[in-house]
Amino acid sequence: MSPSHGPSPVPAADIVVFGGTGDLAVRKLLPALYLRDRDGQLPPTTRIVATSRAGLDEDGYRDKIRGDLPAFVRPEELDDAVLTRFIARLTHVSLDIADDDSWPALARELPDAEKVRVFYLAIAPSLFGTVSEQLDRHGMVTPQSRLVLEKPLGHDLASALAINDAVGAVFEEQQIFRIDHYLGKESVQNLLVTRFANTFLEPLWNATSVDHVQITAAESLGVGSRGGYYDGSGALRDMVQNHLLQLLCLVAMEPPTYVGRETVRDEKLKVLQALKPITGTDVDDHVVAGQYQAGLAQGAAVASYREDAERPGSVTETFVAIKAEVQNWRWAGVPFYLRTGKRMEERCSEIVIQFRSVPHPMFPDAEGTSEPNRLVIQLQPEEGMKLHLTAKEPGPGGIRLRPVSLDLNYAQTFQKHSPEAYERLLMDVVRGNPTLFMRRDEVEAAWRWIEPIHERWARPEHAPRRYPAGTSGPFAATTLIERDGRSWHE
Ligand SMILES: NC(=O)C1=CN([C@@H]2O[C@H](COP(=O)(O)OP(=O)(O)OC[C@H]3O[C@@H](n4cnc5c(N)ncnc54)[C@H](OP(=O)(O)O)[C@@H]3O)[C@@H](O)[C@H]2O)C=CC1
Ligand SMILES: O=C1O[C@H](COP(=O)(O)O)[C@@H](O)[C@H](O)[C@H]1O
Repeated sequence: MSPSHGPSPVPAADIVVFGGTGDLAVRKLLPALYLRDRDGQLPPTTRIVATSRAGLDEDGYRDKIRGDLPAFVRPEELDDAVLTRFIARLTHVSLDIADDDSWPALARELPDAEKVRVFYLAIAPSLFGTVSEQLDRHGMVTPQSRLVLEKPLGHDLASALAINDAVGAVFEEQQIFRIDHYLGKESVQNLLVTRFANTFLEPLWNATSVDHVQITAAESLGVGSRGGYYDGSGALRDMVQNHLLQLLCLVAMEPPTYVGRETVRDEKLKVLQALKPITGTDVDDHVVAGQYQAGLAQGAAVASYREDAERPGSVTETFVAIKAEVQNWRWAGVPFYLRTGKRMEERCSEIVIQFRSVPHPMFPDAEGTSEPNRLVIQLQPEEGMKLHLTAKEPGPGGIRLRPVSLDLNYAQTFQKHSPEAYERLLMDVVRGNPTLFMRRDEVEAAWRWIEPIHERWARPEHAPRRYPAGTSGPFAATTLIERDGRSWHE
């Protein structure tokens, strides 16, 4: 496929949301679709068919969403006329995925076989295979159909393979869209633009100039009401296997011939395949697991993970720090430090490219020191980019070296809010553009790398290290990086 020029228009579609009454649909998917409608991106004949076992009729579901949706968009984004137009697109089919008899009602809602069909599975991954089979059995899969799979895609390599086989038996790979919502974040896409639409970074983007890379996704919240899911998952599966490894891939990948649907995914796969396996006792040296204890978060007392999740003896990790290595020419010897955790002192997601120190002190008589340059790509809570430099403090006396930064704040520079990740990703699904979605081989490669860490942690003596809520994680994570003579960017 050759490079295209500008995004293609969004065609009319029937968007079927399995799990249409669930948290994800109500909090993220429907608000994202509403916002796209508000911007005029949904053609008049686009319809949204929600399914769940709740015995709701069309009016009941419309009333529910009319009541729920305003809480999940900004007040200034609410427009009564648009909301009325959007609500009129909705319908609900009561459907028990396991019950063969309830499927014909869904088929009746999809009379136009030529229209784009999106089947969005906002349900547990254990149901993905059954849904695909039933859609096939009831004749709903057309060449214009796309299947969207939410994470987690399984809980290990074997279950991911089984899911991929089951959905792959019905849908072509190009029809399957595996969501990683981090890829829909504006600042993540801007990472690609910064790397590949500018010339100044590429000559420096390698082991000759880069000392190390840090990727952090810290959350101030705990597990909330998701303890049931989270306790079987943990931070390694929930955040590292997908979001953090995807960010690592975007930082480390080679420039593709152009940024296109398969070219980027081909390059990301090569990075995943070049990750040095962390196995056996190396896991103890390269990976730190933590679990939050009761503590103070933003000044308020908060419970421990075990209390939040109602799992008194749980050894599930809510924090992970990893020292990873990409074994290729570009990155040989450059550590990639990854870190994610819940109930950390603040919400902050960022990528830090730490460049090497100057090779020789050029200002022996100066006050202050020359700090190594650092590029910080901020994903959350603010989106932006900072380039840290050393500058001369103005003054007639001797030379004073001072750290300064060149700041780009997206909201201020572009005078507008970035769209939510799901807005972008949902429109890409309808357009049929898979560039920002994970391909089967990527997901499987990521599980292959993660699995030996879980194997090591399966030993009875393994337990995550405790850290008080509202802190930066267990002390061992600090040691992990400090023993290399480096420190976490705070
Ligand atoms: N919530 C989030 O922020 C995120 C969620 N995800 C993933 O998305 C998926 C959904 O999550 P979430 O919305 O939080 O889950 P919820 O439990 O809130 O919702 C699940 C939905 O699935 C429906 N459902 C469950 N079982 C069946 C069935 N047998 N037949 C038909 N419908 C069924 C439920 O309706 P009913 O019970 O009435 O049938 C409900 O609408 C999960 O895999 C989750 O891991 C991924 C990223 C973020
Ligand atoms: O996928 C997930 O991501 C969220 C964090 O997303 P963010 O966009 O707020 O950074 C995390 O809370 C959740 O546990 C995980 O499943």
